[in-house]
Amino acid sequence: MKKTIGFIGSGNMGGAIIGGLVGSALVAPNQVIVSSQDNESLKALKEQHSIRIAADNRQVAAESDILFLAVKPNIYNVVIDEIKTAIKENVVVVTIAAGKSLSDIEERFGRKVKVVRAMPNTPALVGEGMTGICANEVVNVAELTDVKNIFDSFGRSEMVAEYMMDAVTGVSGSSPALVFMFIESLADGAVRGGMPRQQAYKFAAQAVLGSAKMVLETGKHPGELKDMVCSPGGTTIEAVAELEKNGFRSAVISAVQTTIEKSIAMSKPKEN
Ligand SMILES: NC(=O)C1=CN([C@@H]2O[C@H](COP(=O)(O)OP(=O)(O)OC[C@H]3O[C@@H](n4cnc5c(N)ncnc54)[C@H](O)[C@@H]3O)[C@@H](O)[C@H]2O)C=CC1
Ligand SMILES: O=C(O)[C@@H]1CCC=N1
Repeated sequence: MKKTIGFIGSGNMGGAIIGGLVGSALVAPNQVIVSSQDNESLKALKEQHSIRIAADNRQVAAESDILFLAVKPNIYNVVIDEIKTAIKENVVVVTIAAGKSLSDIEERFGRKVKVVRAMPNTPALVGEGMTGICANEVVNVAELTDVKNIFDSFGRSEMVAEYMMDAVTGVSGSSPALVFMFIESLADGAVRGGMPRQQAYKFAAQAVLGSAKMVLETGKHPGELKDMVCSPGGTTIEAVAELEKNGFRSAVISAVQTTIEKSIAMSKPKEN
């Protein structure tokens, strides 16, 4: 891809996308330009990936063909106000913020800019991201393909209708935090059984990785895969019964529901 890819914001998600993108070799490091308020993270990204650091947000806006807004949702209005007179005529703006709609972004720019709304996740950093994507009607197929290729370069992505973006936030944007809690809990269980902690994280994480791959690669229902582990009268069914007693699935469904509700609440107009 010949385009310049800009990032405003170099935190957890901006940094993960930059790391994944440069690691994929879809673009050369000098095609990536970044600005942020955090000089330490900028310095670290430059050292690690040889990307370019801009003097300010307006320089990134002026040079980018595809411009990622990777700041917190409550900073969006300030940043858009700052850059709206600096962007290229045909720039594709990519918003990754929870609860920011395509129309929120268009309205703040004050004109029908090309906007792609995406909800990625931090596993982008290790090439295993999952991203839901939608776009407004002025983004053409070639532009959308370029943006999708960026997200595909560090994992998988799927086009979704915009109304599904809150559910995407729950099931993949936020869910790595829940999975990390699950891995931590599995490891705590193993530590309780006498295993050294670092070794326990390795066993727990590999079990989760392998289980996820089985879902993706066998196409089997997760319940069927669960049944394959549960020997009659064996160890696993004891753990299944314990989790059911403690409302495990209900707790997870409610947790995802709360992220969806929060994402919807964040979409309500607020001034800042
Ligand atoms: N962290 C995650 O797992 C995910 C985050 N997101 C979205 O990504 C966006 C960023 O989130 P995080 O990376 O987690 O936040 P973060 O707090 O780690 O990073 C925010 C970045 O914005 C920079 N910044 C703050 N004010 C600025 C300004 N005025 N101009 C330029 N840069 C400025 C900060 O220096 C920092 O580099 C949010 O909108 C969030 O909803 C989406 C999916 C997953
Ligand atoms: O917690 C958040 O608001 C962001 C969006 C999805 C993951 N992190």
